[in-house]
Amino acid sequence: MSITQETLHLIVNPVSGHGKGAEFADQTIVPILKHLAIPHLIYTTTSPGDAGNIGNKILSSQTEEGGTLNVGIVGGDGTFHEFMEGEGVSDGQVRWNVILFPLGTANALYSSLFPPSSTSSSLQSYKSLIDSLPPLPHSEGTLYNLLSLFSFLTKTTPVYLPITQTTLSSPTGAVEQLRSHVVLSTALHAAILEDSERLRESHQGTERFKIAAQQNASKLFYASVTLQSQSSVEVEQWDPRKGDWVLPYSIKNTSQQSQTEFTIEGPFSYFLTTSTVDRLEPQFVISPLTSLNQYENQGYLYITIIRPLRDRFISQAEPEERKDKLTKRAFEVVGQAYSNGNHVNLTLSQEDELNSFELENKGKGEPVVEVFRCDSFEWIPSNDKGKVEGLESGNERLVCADGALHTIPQGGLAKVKVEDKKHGKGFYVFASVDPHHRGK
Ligand SMILES: Nc1ncnc2c1ncn2[C@@H]1O[C@H](COP(=O)(O)OP(=O)(O)OP(=O)(O)O)[C@@H](O)[C@H]1O
Repeated sequence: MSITQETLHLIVNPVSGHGKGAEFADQTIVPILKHLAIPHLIYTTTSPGDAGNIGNKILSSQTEEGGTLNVGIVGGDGTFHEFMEGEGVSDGQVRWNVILFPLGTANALYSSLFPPSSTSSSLQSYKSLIDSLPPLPHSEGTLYNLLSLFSFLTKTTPVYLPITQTTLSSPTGAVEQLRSHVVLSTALHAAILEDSERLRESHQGTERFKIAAQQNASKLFYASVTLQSQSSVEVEQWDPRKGDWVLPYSIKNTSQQSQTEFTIEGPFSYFLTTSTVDRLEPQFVISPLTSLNQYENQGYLYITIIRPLRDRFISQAEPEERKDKLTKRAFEVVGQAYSNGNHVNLTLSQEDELNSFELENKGKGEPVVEVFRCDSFEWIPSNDKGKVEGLESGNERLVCADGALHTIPQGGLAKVKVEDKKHGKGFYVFASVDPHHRGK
């Protein structure tokens, strides 16, 4: 078959998720493409990293220099990540129009673009298209997996996917460049990932994540963070009481701030940033304000922070009680991400005669979770760790980029930014008409 601009290149990972990618491509996707006479080619990944090689191959097959390539990813977030890491795939020469098929495990990007709660209404809007297709296994699960394809078939404008770029530096210069399309984290999130890998052999299933969370929830991570704005976007903080983005208001322990640079002193418990997703799993909405419809600018980094010493439940506790109290609080707060991201609405109690320090929902106090957006920041691990009696410190040099762990060199830092948007080039994904845009 000759390759044209219309050819849909399907990259199929046969082992992701429950290993059903190849079957799904054969039995569900291909019959639809054939029925609609859409030219397509199928590439099956044969090893870790192969999606990137396939991306290169597709790139070198393009007929028009600097054109648009249509690619379908049948797999999970890891498959997309490896595709994106292919030599040349990310360097902005072409525009990739991406159709996602969520055949992975977490499917963070897909479930952010198509929140499971809106499946029925999305399917309703594609009813006439679905009725025109060959007989499919019309279960809601199958149809849910086809929503990005339906978006492509109905010629919906795909949304730009801002990629996060991270540079790890030592005191003498840059040592490692990372690209992530889902998440970049440090502190608790990275520590859980590291420990859960260690526990993989001894503990099956999701049990190891729970154990790793228990092991790290009471740790403090010492660093300072400088939030910056390098392009036209401003550094802003979400105020759940106003339901709006405002100038940063909860950073108090720092000296002079300019409008374009704000320094946040740790210690931190939780620190996670994303430019694309509102959730890491279908129900774990950790960054509910993430919005993808940035028509004007290149996108934001949305940053979710917990600094436990802002919370008097922790800071005023007796040293011997602090560990248990911080663990309890961390689970209480982060657990609210499962309630449609309600953790960002929790506020610290202001006056508390009983000293119970219960959290309130959109109360008068400051939010316990600080949410910022900007276009770049630096995470600078502190060498001179302050000590808080009763609380251990974790490895503040550990960084997680889309699930892979990296270490900032001693004395170094991580510089994180949204990749520059090259006009009309880069990654565009077929999403629902209005993907998560709650945060305006
Ligand atoms: N033929 C293959 N054999 C073994 N591993 C493969 C093969 N093809 C791809 N892989 C590896 O499979 C891994 C898992 O894929 P992926 O991350 O898409 O699925 P997942 O982990 O189930 O889902 P998610 O990332 O959404 O949680 C990839 O990171 C890739 O390295």
